[in-house]
Amino acid sequence: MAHYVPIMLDLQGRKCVLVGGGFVAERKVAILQPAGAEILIVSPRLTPKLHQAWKQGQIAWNERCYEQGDLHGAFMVLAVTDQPFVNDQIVAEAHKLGILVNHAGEGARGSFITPSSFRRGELIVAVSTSGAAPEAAKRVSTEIEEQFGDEYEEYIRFLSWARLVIKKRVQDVSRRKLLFKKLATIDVLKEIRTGEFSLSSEDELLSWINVQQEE
Ligand SMILES: C[C@@]1(CC(=O)O)C2=NC(=C\c3[nH]c(c(CCC(=O)O)c3CC(=O)O)Cc3[nH]c(c(CC(=O)O)c3CCC(=O)O)/C=C3\N/C(=C\2)[C@@H](CCC(=O)O)[C@]3(C)CC(=O)O)/[C@H]1CCC(=O)O
Ligand SMILES: NC(=O)c1ccc[n+]([C@@H]2O[C@H](COP(=O)([O-])OP(=O)(O)OC[C@H]3O[C@@H](n4cnc5c(N)ncnc54)[C@H](O)[C@@H]3O)[C@@H](O)[C@H]2O)c1
Repeated sequence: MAHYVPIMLDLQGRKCVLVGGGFVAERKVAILQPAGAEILIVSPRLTPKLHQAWKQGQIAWNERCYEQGDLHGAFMVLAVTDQPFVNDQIVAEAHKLGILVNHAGEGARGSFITPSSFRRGELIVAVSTSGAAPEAAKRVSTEIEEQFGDEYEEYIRFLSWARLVIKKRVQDVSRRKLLFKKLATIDVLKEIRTGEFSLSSEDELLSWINVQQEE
């Protein structure tokens, strides 16, 4: 089994070609579309949802079977037909062109696999079993998801803003590090959950920083 390395991809404006327009393609499009990817599907058929997305101009569609040359200009390719031999051909072409490729029928043949994931704003949790047991990846991800409520979206937004304020106002690097550490330990989650979170202005945050500095 491959020793997979997790990375986070920015697909904004990047061309992603899916060969095959079935249910697996539909699931992958649901992940790629919100990321701003430029999506092209090559497939003689589309699911009703994908067909609607095409009609609304959200994705491009070549209504035919895969042909050599379809992958030119792609940043990423997903071989998601139900024909193993065709998926193998797509992977071979992508490898030749040096393009990232996912093989839906046999993950190990491609250069990447897709984890099960969920989001809370900027927080992304991704779970993979390295292809060993996709359904287990989904189950573990669901179990983790139950522990991370919507308050995490606001919590991460708060941390991001507080870091910016600290960077702007505190020039001493070791002092900054200490404040970042302290920031990570204050339990605002409980207050966010109960709607009592009030540290919302820069001034309020700065006075909190000052209190920390006095210690
Ligand atoms: C996590 C998730 C993400 C996603 O796809 O977006 C994902 N599979 C999901 C679900 C799922 N997959 C399958 C079923 C049963 C459906 C059924 O009954 O047929 C269900 C359940 C369902 O659909 O609900 C069957 C299946 N999957 C693969 C094979 C081939 C093989 O085993 O080699 C077969 C047998 C096909 C067959 O033999 O026909 C292969 C892959 N599936 C992967 C990812 C990659 C490894 C991930 C990892 O282990 O880390 C990898 C290697 C390639 C890839 O796709 O990248 C997504 C959960 C989404 C979520 O979280 O909601
Ligand atoms: N990765 C996963 O999570 C996962 C889950 C289930 C199944 N699978 C695998 O993925 C494959 C696809 O699953 P699905 O449920 O989307 O199947 P599906 O039957 O819903 O869709 C297959 C699509 O491929 C298209 N197609 C067939 N031949 C083609 C060709 N030569 N060129 C272009 N398009 C072509 C069909 O028109 C159809 O749109 C399965 O055969 C299975 O091996 C993977």
